[in-house]
Amino acid sequence: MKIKQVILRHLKLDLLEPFTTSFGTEYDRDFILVEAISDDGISGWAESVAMLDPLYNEETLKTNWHILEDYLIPIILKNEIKHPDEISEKYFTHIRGNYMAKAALEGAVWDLYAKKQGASLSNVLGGTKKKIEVGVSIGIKDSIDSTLDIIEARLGEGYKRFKLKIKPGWDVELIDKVRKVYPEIPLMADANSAYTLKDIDRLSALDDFNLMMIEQPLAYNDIIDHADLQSRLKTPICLDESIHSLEDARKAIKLGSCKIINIKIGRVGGLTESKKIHDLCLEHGIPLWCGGMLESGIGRAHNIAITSLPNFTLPGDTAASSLYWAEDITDPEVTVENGMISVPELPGIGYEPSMEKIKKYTIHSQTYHLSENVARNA
Ligand SMILES: O=C(O)CCC(=O)C1=CC=C[C@@H](O)[C@@H]1C(=O)O
Ligand SMILES: [Mg+2]
Repeated sequence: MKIKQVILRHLKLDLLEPFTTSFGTEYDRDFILVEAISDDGISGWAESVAMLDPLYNEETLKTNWHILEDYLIPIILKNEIKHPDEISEKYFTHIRGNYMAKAALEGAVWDLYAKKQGASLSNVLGGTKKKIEVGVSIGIKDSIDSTLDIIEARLGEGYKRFKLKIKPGWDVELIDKVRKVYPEIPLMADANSAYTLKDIDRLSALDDFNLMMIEQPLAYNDIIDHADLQSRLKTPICLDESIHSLEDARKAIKLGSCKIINIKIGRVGGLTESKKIHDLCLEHGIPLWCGGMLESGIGRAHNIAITSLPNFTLPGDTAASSLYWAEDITDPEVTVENGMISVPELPGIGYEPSMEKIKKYTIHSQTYHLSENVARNA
């Protein structure tokens, strides 16, 4: 597969509702949309999930643009790609970190590869499900009543699990009140690293609410203290920010740092690495689900495809586009029927980019061809 052109577009979408976590509030979403075009004119699409500011991890939209422009795109333009696996296994191995930048370009090539095979992205990844169960992620709100209202609305729409963002002071009372109203619903909490082992009493108090899991309670780069904490809690710990690779997952499983892993394609460097983590976790009885990064329909399409693999046994964050955006940039938008999404069977990601909407929300774009100086960089 020869890629003749890559187009990077900086898009900005306004969130319908501010999204607050323990580390900040997002009011809109700036992201890089990647289009990889083959020499026979087929386009593959993906998006970078890096945020404007280095709050979730160390990557940002600007660092991603630099790494894509100066390192990753020249490599892809210069080489004949026989299979997308080669990208993370051969072509990007000498570039350290920058997982979200790598995943954004690798994902576009995976979409292109699937289209050229005439197969869905789910199919070429080894997906087995025709429908996936999805949950919803609810940010920190101004009152517990607001949270209860959102849960009631999403329950009515059939969502299969409820993730509440927590932080010290917005945790035990919140979960207690939600459990009093909804004693049985599948409920989990995501702390985004807001606690330390000094908060053991507060975290132990969460242990009595029959939560599905507590996600990333401790430091974003820790697996040691998480192992200590997991040994003291009956509630499964789920790791998100701490897992950047197959190696991280192997070590976390070996140490007993978690009993569940949230896979985010961007955080682990792409679909090939996601598949490898999936297979390792299947082997060790560690269930997976697919986390969200406030993606547009393009990123959601990739999340749907990876979630169709068999060990994604827990509902993820891939809720309907209409919960996030006044309008999404794909046709159709991602819709959820009774908490389920049908896995597209069309070639590639199965959601058509809307060029009219992409143009409407594009702030800046740059097209990259193989030129003399690009070849030198690769
Ligand atoms: O996309 C969704 O609905 C989930 C959003 C979400 O929970 C997150 C988005 C971005 C970074 C984090 O704050 C957080 C997460 O930890 O998953
Ligand atoms: Mg998380």
